[in-house]
Amino acid sequence: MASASGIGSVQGRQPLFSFGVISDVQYADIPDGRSFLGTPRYYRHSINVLQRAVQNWNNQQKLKFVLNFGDIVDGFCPKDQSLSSVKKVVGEFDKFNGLVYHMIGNHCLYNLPRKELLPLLKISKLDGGHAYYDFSPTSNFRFVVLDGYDISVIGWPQDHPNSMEALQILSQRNPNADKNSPSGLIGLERRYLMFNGGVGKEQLKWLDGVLQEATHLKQKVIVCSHLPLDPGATSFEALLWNYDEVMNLIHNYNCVKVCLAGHDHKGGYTIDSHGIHHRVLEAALECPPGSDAFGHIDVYNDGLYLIAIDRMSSSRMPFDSDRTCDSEIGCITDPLTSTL
Ligand SMILES: Nc1ccn([C@@H]2O[C@H](COP(=O)(O)OP(=O)(O)OC[C@H](O)CO)[C@@H](O)[C@H]2O)c(=O)n1
Repeated sequence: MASASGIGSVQGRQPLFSFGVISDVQYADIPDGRSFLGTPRYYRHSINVLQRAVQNWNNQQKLKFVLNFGDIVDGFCPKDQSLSSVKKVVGEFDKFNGLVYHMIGNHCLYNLPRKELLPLLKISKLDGGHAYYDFSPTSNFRFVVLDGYDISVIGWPQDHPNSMEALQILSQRNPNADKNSPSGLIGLERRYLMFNGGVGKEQLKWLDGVLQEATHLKQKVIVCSHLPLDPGATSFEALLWNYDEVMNLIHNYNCVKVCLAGHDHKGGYTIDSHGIHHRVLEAALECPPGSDAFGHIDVYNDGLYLIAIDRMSSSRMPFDSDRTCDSEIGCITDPLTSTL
C-alpha cells in the first residue's frame, strides 16, 4: 500500500533524531522466579539485557537520548541491597553516551522512597518530590513524562496528602483486603490496585499548560508514562487509575501524537479514537537468558518508527493516520516488510 504520510518509505530517509527505549528491567540479585500469575521472571539476567541495550545504542552513534520506562529494580530485591541495586542499574544506564531520562515505577518505589530515589534518577526537583517533567530535544518536538504514582500509597510518607488520597480511592474502589488483588472487580474497575496510581490535580494543571504551550509552538508531543493510558493497549489491571481524565485532557489538543508506556510486561498497541498511538513496551525482565527486549525510535516529521530487538516488537506509528492498527501487535500485515 502506498504511504500517504511518507513514513512507509523510511528507507533512505534520515530521521530528525532517534532515541533508545527500554522498560521494566526489574533487576535483583536473586534466583529466577515468576510473576503473581506465573510468568517467568529472570531477575539476574535483566541487567544483561540492559547492558546489551546500552552497547547497541552506543554502537549506533546516532541516538540523542534514552528513555527508561521505569521499574529498574524488583520489589523482591533484599531491602539491604535496594540502594546498591538501584545505583548498579543507574550505573549501567550511565554508560550510554548521552542523556538518559528515567521514569519511576511501582517496583522502584518498593525499594526506595521518592526522596531517595529521585536524586539517583536525576529527576529531583525542588517542588515536593514530583517526578513529572518535559523536555524538547528539538524545537518541533516535546516529550512529556508523567508521574503515574503521584497519587499512590507507594513512595510517599504514609501521612502525605497524596498517599491519603490514594488510600481513599483504593478503599472506595477495591473492597478486597489485599489491595493488589483485582478479585471481584469488573472490567475497567480492575485497575484500582495498589501497584497502580493516578495523576493528581496539580500535575493535570501542569500538563494542560505544557500542551497549551506546545500547541502555541506548533510542537508535536510524545507522552511517556510508566502506566499505560489506553485500555486497548494493556490489560485493565495495568492502567493508570485516572487514564480517562488524562486522555480527555490530551484529546482537547491536537499536538499529542504518541503515548508510550511500560508496566504491562507483555506489551501492547492500539490507536485511539483521536488517532493517537499507544505503545506499551515489552519488559526486559521477562527475557530468558540470551534474549533481549529493547529498541530505538526514529523520529520523522510524519511519524515514529520503533525498531526493536528480539522480544520487543517493532512498530510504525504514522501521525494523523486513519489506519486502525499499525504495529506488529494485532496487525494483519508485517509493518517491517510492507509499506504503509
Ligand atoms: N493479581 C495480583 C497481581 C499482583 N499482586 C502483587 O502485587 C505486587 C506487584 O505485582 P507485579 O506483577 O510484581 O507488578 P509489576 O509492576 O511487575 O507488573 C505489573 C502488572 O503485571 C500489570 O499487569 C506483587 O507483590 C504481586 O505479588 C497481587 O497480589 N495480585
